[in-house]
Amino acid sequence: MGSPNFISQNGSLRSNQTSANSLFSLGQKNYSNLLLNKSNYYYQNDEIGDEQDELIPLPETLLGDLSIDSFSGFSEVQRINSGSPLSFDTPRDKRRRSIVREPTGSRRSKFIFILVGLPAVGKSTISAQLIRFIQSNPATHSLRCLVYNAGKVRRKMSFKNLGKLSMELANNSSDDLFNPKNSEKKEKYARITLDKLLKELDMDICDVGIFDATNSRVQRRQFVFEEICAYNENPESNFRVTPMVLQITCDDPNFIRYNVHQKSFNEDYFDKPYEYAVRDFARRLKNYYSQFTPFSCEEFDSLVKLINDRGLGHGLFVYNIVNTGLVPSKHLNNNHFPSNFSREIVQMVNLMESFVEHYTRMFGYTYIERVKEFFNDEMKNVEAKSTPGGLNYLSTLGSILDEEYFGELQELLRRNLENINADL
Ligand SMILES: Nc1ncnc2c1ncn2[C@@H]1O[C@H](COP(=O)(O)OP(=O)(O)OP(=O)(O)O)[C@@H](O)[C@H]1O
Ligand SMILES: O=P(O)(O)OC[C@H]1O[C@](O)(CO)[C@@H](O)[C@@H]1O
Repeated sequence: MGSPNFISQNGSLRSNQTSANSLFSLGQKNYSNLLLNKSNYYYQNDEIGDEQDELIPLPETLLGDLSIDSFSGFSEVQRINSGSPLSFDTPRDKRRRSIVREPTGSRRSKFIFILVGLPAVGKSTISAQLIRFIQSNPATHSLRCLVYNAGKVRRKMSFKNLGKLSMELANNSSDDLFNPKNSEKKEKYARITLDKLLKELDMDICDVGIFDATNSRVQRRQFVFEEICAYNENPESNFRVTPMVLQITCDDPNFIRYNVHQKSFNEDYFDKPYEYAVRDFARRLKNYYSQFTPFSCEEFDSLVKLINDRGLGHGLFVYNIVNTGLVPSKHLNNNHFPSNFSREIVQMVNLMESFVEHYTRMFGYTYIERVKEFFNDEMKNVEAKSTPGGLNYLSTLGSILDEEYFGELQELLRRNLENINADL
């Protein structure tokens, strides 16, 4: 087999992006932690991968500085909810706390994180890291955080039981859940997931619910915000939910190749051959690129208007992590504070600003190292013509996710955005 075409003559990794190329010049260290036996890998890792269990110490300097007083923009903080179930300063208690209903305006705060991002950009991984960050911080350590993953709901509800759970092969476009023609099926799983999240939040099972789905279309996000507004409007609701959008972007081809490689071992593909899995995921990505609309400032403004028009008085906060935090995205973050914002909201905003600002230092570099190691090790295997298990990952990745493929993705995205703009 020839060299994968993203490896140039001098051995550095080529990419049609420039921003992160330097990251991928082949380094000195070479040790692969990748298990090559697919079934072992499946049983030892869940969808989130191994990130969840790996305890990278968070830098001390980043912790403990999230008090209200350190939040310079807001000296006149209105403290409501003194006995909040969020318990920002009481020991963690996983038991259900008693619910005391209060007038709508002074209901206790809870948070929903709405993730936005194409498949395999790191949403589930970053959710797990965010939870660790929240729970490592003295001000927020007692918050009970849960991830509600639409992919897991889909798998539970749609897989054929063949001894183990197994994804059906999509033989034509009508079988393919990710084909835009079949979007209604996917919407159903998302609705069930969001419904569970809102119910459990209201039952005080968690304080922070992370809605882990691509939420890649404006219509979907409108639906999610409608549901949150309806929850906040409902006099029967026990809490007031503050929505926070966390948009994850990854457009570096080598990050994408690595992430797709990792995805090829997840629950969707554990019983499928490697090449099949990569091809299938590549097709899934094309389907998503043809419908994806990033969360924009205009969307933020229209949601704030919706909140204000309905007299809801809850906030909206938007954060971005681009290419594992390597691309500064501060200017993309956006805050809309409600007229009566609680101490909990200020602390969460403070914490999120810290999380996105220091993301690369806390988590991103470890990931970058891992990506480099993967390519280094695989390059060595290609050169030594010794590929463990007979699999040559690089040539498979390089031939399917080649430069032409990335060009097509960009074109699909461009055309979709053009159509959307034309419709406006
Ligand atoms: N920031 C990151 N830190 C560490 N690993 C990452 C990161 N981003 C992506 N990865 C790697 O990429 C793989 C895919 O990431 P992940 O499953 O989190 O993506 P996702 O956006 O949730 O995907 P999907 O939408 O398909 O569920 C992970 O298994 C992990 O190995
Ligand atoms: O319905 P959405 O927003 O596309 O998100 C859910 C889907 O995203 C994915 O995570 C994409 O890989 C699937 O596992 C899941 O079915």
